[in-house]
Amino acid sequence: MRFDIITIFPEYFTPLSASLLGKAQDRGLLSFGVHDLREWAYDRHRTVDDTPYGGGPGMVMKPEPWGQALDDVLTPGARLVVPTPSGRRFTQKVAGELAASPQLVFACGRYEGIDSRVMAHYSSPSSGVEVDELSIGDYVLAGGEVAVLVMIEAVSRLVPGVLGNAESVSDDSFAPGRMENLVEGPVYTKPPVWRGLEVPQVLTSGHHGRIARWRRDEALRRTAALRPDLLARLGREGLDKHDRRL
Ligand SMILES: COC(=O)c1ccnc(N)c1
Repeated sequence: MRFDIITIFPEYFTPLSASLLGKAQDRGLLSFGVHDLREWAYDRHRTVDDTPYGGGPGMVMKPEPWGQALDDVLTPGARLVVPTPSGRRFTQKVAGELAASPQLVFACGRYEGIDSRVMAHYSSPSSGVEVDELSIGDYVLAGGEVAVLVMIEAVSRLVPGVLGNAESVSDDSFAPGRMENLVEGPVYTKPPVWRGLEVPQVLTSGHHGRIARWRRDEALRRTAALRPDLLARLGREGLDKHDRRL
Protein backbone atom coordinates (compact mmCIF):
# COMPACT_ATOMS: atom_id res chain seq x y z
CA MET A 1 0.00 0.00 0.00
CA ARG A 2 1.26 3.44 -0.98
CA PHE A 3 0.91 6.56 1.19
CA ASP A 4 1.79 10.00 -0.21
CA ILE A 5 1.72 13.11 1.96
CA ILE A 6 1.84 16.67 0.66
CA THR A 7 2.75 19.23 3.31
CA ILE A 8 4.75 22.40 3.96
CA PHE A 9 6.29 20.68 6.99
CA PRO A 10 7.78 17.40 5.69
CA GLU A 11 9.83 17.08 8.88
CA TYR A 12 6.62 16.15 10.73
CA PHE A 13 6.82 12.74 9.05
CA THR A 14 10.22 11.45 10.15
CA PRO A 15 8.38 9.19 12.69
CA LEU A 16 7.15 7.12 9.73
CA SER A 17 10.52 5.40 9.54
CA ALA A 18 10.26 4.32 13.20
CA SER A 19 9.06 1.02 14.69
CA LEU A 20 6.15 -0.87 13.13
CA LEU A 21 5.89 1.38 10.09
CA GLY A 22 9.64 1.32 9.46
CA LYS A 23 9.72 -2.47 9.56
CA ALA A 24 6.69 -2.72 7.25
CA GLN A 25 8.48 -0.46 4.77
CA ASP A 26 11.61 -2.64 4.94
CA ARG A 27 9.41 -5.63 4.17
CA GLY A 28 7.85 -3.88 1.18
CA LEU A 29 4.33 -3.96 2.66
CA LEU A 30 4.05 -0.18 2.83
CA SER A 31 5.71 2.67 0.98
CA PHE A 32 5.63 6.36 1.86
CA GLY A 33 6.30 9.50 -0.16
CA VAL A 34 6.57 12.83 1.69
CA HIS A 35 6.37 15.84 -0.61
CA ASP A 36 7.00 19.53 0.18
CA LEU A 37 4.14 21.57 -1.33
CA ARG A 38 6.56 24.43 -1.99
CA GLU A 39 8.17 22.32 -4.73
CA TRP A 40 5.07 23.22 -6.77
CA ALA A 41 4.98 26.94 -5.81
CA TYR A 42 6.64 28.46 -8.86
CA ASP A 43 6.66 32.16 -7.96
CA ARG A 44 9.87 33.77 -6.70
CA HIS A 45 8.76 33.60 -3.06
CA ARG A 46 7.27 30.08 -3.45
CA THR A 47 3.98 31.43 -2.09
CA VAL A 48 1.42 28.85 -0.93
CA ASP A 49 -1.16 31.08 0.76
CA ASP A 50 -3.03 34.36 0.33
CA THR A 51 -5.75 36.44 2.03
CA PRO A 52 -9.30 35.01 2.04
CA TYR A 53 -11.91 36.35 -0.41
CA GLY A 54 -14.71 37.93 1.59
CA GLY A 55 -12.24 39.10 4.22
CA GLY A 56 -11.70 37.55 7.65
CA PRO A 57 -8.65 36.56 9.66
CA GLY A 58 -5.78 34.36 8.58
CA MET A 59 -4.71 33.07 5.19
CA VAL A 60 -6.05 30.44 2.78
CA MET A 61 -3.83 28.00 0.88
CA LYS A 62 -3.74 28.85 -2.83
CA PRO A 63 -5.24 26.31 -5.30
CA GLU A 64 -2.48 26.45 -7.95
CA PRO A 65 0.36 24.74 -6.01
CA TRP A 66 -2.11 22.13 -4.73
CA GLY A 67 -3.42 21.39 -8.21
CA GLN A 68 0.09 20.98 -9.62
CA ALA A 69 1.19 18.79 -6.70
CA LEU A 70 -1.88 16.56 -6.70
CA ASP A 71 -1.79 16.12 -10.49
CA ASP A 72 1.78 14.85 -10.10
CA VAL A 73 1.23 12.61 -7.07
CA LEU A 74 -2.25 11.08 -7.53
CA THR A 75 -2.48 7.83 -9.48
CA PRO A 76 -5.70 6.23 -10.87
CA GLY A 77 -7.85 4.69 -8.13
CA ALA A 78 -6.19 6.74 -5.39
CA ARG A 79 -8.14 8.25 -2.53
CA LEU A 80 -7.41 11.88 -1.65
CA VAL A 81 -7.74 12.42 2.12
CA VAL A 82 -8.00 15.98 3.40
CA PRO A 83 -7.81 16.19 7.21
CA THR A 84 -10.10 18.97 8.47
CA PRO A 85 -12.13 19.62 11.63
CA SER A 86 -15.19 19.99 9.39
CA GLY A 87 -14.83 16.52 7.88
CA ARG A 88 -16.73 13.29 8.49
CA ARG A 89 -15.47 11.43 11.58
CA PHE A 90 -12.46 9.16 11.07
CA THR A 91 -13.34 5.85 12.79
CA GLN A 92 -12.01 2.29 12.86
CA LYS A 93 -14.56 1.50 10.17
CA VAL A 94 -13.28 4.34 7.95
CA ALA A 95 -9.71 3.14 8.60
CA GLY A 96 -10.78 -0.25 7.25
CA GLU A 97 -12.25 1.40 4.14
CA LEU A 98 -9.05 3.36 3.50
CA ALA A 99 -6.87 0.28 4.04
CA ALA A 100 -8.44 -1.20 0.90
CA SER A 101 -7.08 1.60 -1.32
CA PRO A 102 -3.96 1.05 -3.45
CA GLN A 103 -2.84 4.64 -2.74
CA LEU A 104 -3.81 7.21 -0.13
CA VAL A 105 -2.75 10.81 -0.81
CA PHE A 106 -2.98 13.12 2.21
CA ALA A 107 -3.25 16.88 1.64
CA CYS A 108 -2.13 18.64 4.82
CA GLY A 109 -3.85 22.01 5.09
CA ARG A 110 -2.48 24.83 7.21
CA TYR A 111 -3.71 28.33 8.05
CA GLU A 112 -7.50 28.64 7.48
CA GLY A 113 -7.53 25.71 5.10
CA ILE A 114 -7.12 24.92 1.40
CA ASP A 115 -9.08 26.83 -1.31
CA SER A 116 -12.28 24.76 -1.57
CA ARG A 117 -12.00 24.57 -5.37
CA VAL A 118 -9.19 22.02 -4.93
CA MET A 119 -11.51 19.47 -3.27
CA ALA A 120 -14.28 20.37 -5.73
CA HIS A 121 -11.98 19.79 -8.71
CA TYR A 122 -10.88 16.34 -7.58
CA SER A 123 -14.39 15.39 -6.40
CA SER A 124 -15.70 15.65 -9.96
CA PRO A 125 -16.39 12.16 -11.43
CA SER A 126 -13.97 12.80 -14.30
CA SER A 127 -11.04 13.08 -11.87
CA GLY A 128 -11.02 9.33 -11.15
CA VAL A 129 -10.18 10.14 -7.52
CA GLU A 130 -12.29 9.70 -4.39
CA VAL A 131 -12.03 12.68 -2.01
CA ASP A 132 -12.53 12.24 1.75
CA GLU A 133 -12.53 15.23 4.09
CA LEU A 134 -11.95 13.56 7.48
CA SER A 135 -11.84 14.74 11.10
CA ILE A 136 -10.09 12.86 13.93
CA GLY A 137 -12.27 14.56 16.57
CA ASP A 138 -14.08 17.73 17.54
CA TYR A 139 -11.10 20.02 18.04
CA VAL A 140 -8.91 22.23 15.84
CA LEU A 141 -5.20 21.75 15.16
CA ALA A 142 -2.67 24.15 13.64
CA GLY A 143 -2.35 21.87 10.62
CA GLY A 144 -3.40 18.51 9.23
CA GLU A 145 0.00 16.81 9.75
CA VAL A 146 -0.68 15.31 13.19
CA ALA A 147 -4.09 14.06 12.03
CA VAL A 148 -2.40 12.39 9.05
CA LEU A 149 0.03 10.57 11.38
CA VAL A 150 -2.96 9.30 13.37
CA MET A 151 -4.76 8.10 10.25
CA ILE A 152 -1.66 6.51 8.71
CA GLU A 153 -0.99 4.52 11.88
CA ALA A 154 -4.64 3.41 12.21
CA VAL A 155 -4.84 2.41 8.52
CA SER A 156 -1.42 0.81 8.04
CA ARG A 157 -1.83 -1.60 10.98
CA LEU A 158 -4.85 -3.02 9.13
CA VAL A 159 -2.79 -3.82 6.01
CA PRO A 160 -2.29 -7.63 5.91
CA GLY A 161 1.14 -8.62 7.16
CA VAL A 162 1.97 -5.32 8.88
CA LEU A 163 1.12 -6.62 12.35
CA GLY A 164 2.97 -9.73 13.46
CA ASN A 165 1.07 -13.05 13.39
CA ALA A 166 0.73 -12.85 17.16
CA GLU A 167 -1.29 -9.66 16.92
CA SER A 168 -4.82 -9.66 15.63
CA VAL A 169 -6.94 -6.66 14.68
CA SER A 170 -10.21 -8.58 14.89
CA ASP A 171 -10.38 -8.24 18.69
CA ASP A 172 -9.47 -4.54 18.71
CA SER A 173 -11.81 -2.02 20.20
CA PHE A 174 -14.28 -0.92 17.52
CA ALA A 175 -13.17 -3.68 15.11
CA PRO A 176 -15.94 -4.62 12.64
CA GLY A 177 -17.90 -7.67 13.77
CA ARG A 178 -18.12 -8.72 17.41
CA MET A 179 -16.22 -5.70 18.74
CA GLU A 180 -17.98 -3.04 16.66
CA ASN A 181 -19.32 -0.41 19.12
CA LEU A 182 -17.39 -2.04 21.99
CA VAL A 183 -14.15 -1.11 23.74
CA GLU A 184 -11.78 -3.79 25.00
CA GLY A 185 -11.78 -4.92 28.61
CA PRO A 186 -8.79 -4.87 31.01
CA VAL A 187 -5.54 -6.70 30.19
CA TYR A 188 -2.96 -8.30 32.50
CA THR A 189 0.51 -9.87 32.37
CA LYS A 190 3.09 -11.19 34.87
CA PRO A 191 3.64 -10.92 37.82
CA PRO A 192 0.49 -12.70 39.18
CA VAL A 193 0.39 -10.30 42.14
CA TRP A 194 1.54 -6.68 41.98
CA ARG A 195 1.29 -4.32 44.97
CA GLY A 196 -1.27 -6.69 46.48
CA LEU A 197 -3.39 -6.70 43.30
CA GLU A 198 -4.06 -10.11 41.78
CA VAL A 199 -4.80 -11.09 38.18
CA PRO A 200 -8.46 -12.26 37.80
CA GLN A 201 -8.38 -16.01 38.42
CA VAL A 202 -10.36 -16.88 35.27
CA LEU A 203 -7.40 -15.69 33.17
CA THR A 204 -5.11 -18.33 34.68
CA SER A 205 -7.76 -21.08 34.60
CA GLY A 206 -6.78 -22.32 31.15
CA HIS A 207 -10.51 -22.57 30.38
CA HIS A 208 -10.68 -20.74 27.04
CA GLY A 209 -14.47 -20.67 26.90
CA ARG A 210 -14.74 -19.03 30.31
CA ILE A 211 -11.89 -16.63 29.46
CA ALA A 212 -13.63 -15.54 26.22
CA ARG A 213 -16.91 -15.05 28.13
CA TRP A 214 -15.15 -13.05 30.86
CA ARG A 215 -13.44 -10.82 28.28
CA ARG A 216 -16.75 -10.21 26.51
CA ASP A 217 -18.47 -9.34 29.81
CA GLU A 218 -15.63 -6.97 30.74
CA ALA A 219 -15.78 -5.30 27.32
CA LEU A 220 -19.51 -4.72 27.78
CA ARG A 221 -19.00 -3.49 31.35
CA ARG A 222 -16.22 -1.10 30.34
CA THR A 223 -18.18 0.15 27.32
CA ALA A 224 -21.22 0.81 29.53
CA ALA A 225 -19.05 2.73 32.00
CA LEU A 226 -16.86 4.72 29.62
CA ARG A 227 -18.76 4.86 26.32
CA PRO A 228 -22.51 4.51 26.91
CA ASP A 229 -23.00 6.21 23.52
CA LEU A 230 -21.45 3.14 21.86
CA LEU A 231 -23.58 0.73 23.88
CA ALA A 232 -26.68 2.56 22.69
CA ARG A 233 -25.53 1.94 19.11
CA LEU A 234 -24.82 -1.74 19.87
CA GLY A 235 -28.53 -2.46 20.08
CA ARG A 236 -30.09 -5.91 20.45
CA GLU A 237 -28.50 -7.27 17.25
CA GLY A 238 -25.03 -6.47 18.60
CA LEU A 239 -25.52 -8.65 21.68
CA ASP A 240 -25.00 -12.41 21.63
CA LYS A 241 -27.30 -14.89 23.38
CA HIS A 242 -25.26 -14.80 26.60
CA ASP A 243 -24.96 -11.02 26.85
CA ARG A 244 -28.49 -10.37 28.06
CA ARG A 245 -27.69 -11.50 31.59
CA LEU A 246 -25.36 -8.51 32.19
C1 LIG B 1 -5.97 21.63 10.25
O1 LIG B 1 -6.52 20.35 10.54
C2 LIG B 1 -7.22 20.23 11.71
O2 LIG B 1 -7.32 21.15 12.51
C3 LIG B 1 -7.88 18.94 11.95
C4 LIG B 1 -7.75 17.88 11.04
C5 LIG B 1 -8.41 16.69 11.33
N1 LIG B 1 -9.16 16.53 12.44
C6 LIG B 1 -9.30 17.55 13.29
N2 LIG B 1 -10.10 17.37 14.40
C7 LIG B 1 -8.67 18.77 13.09
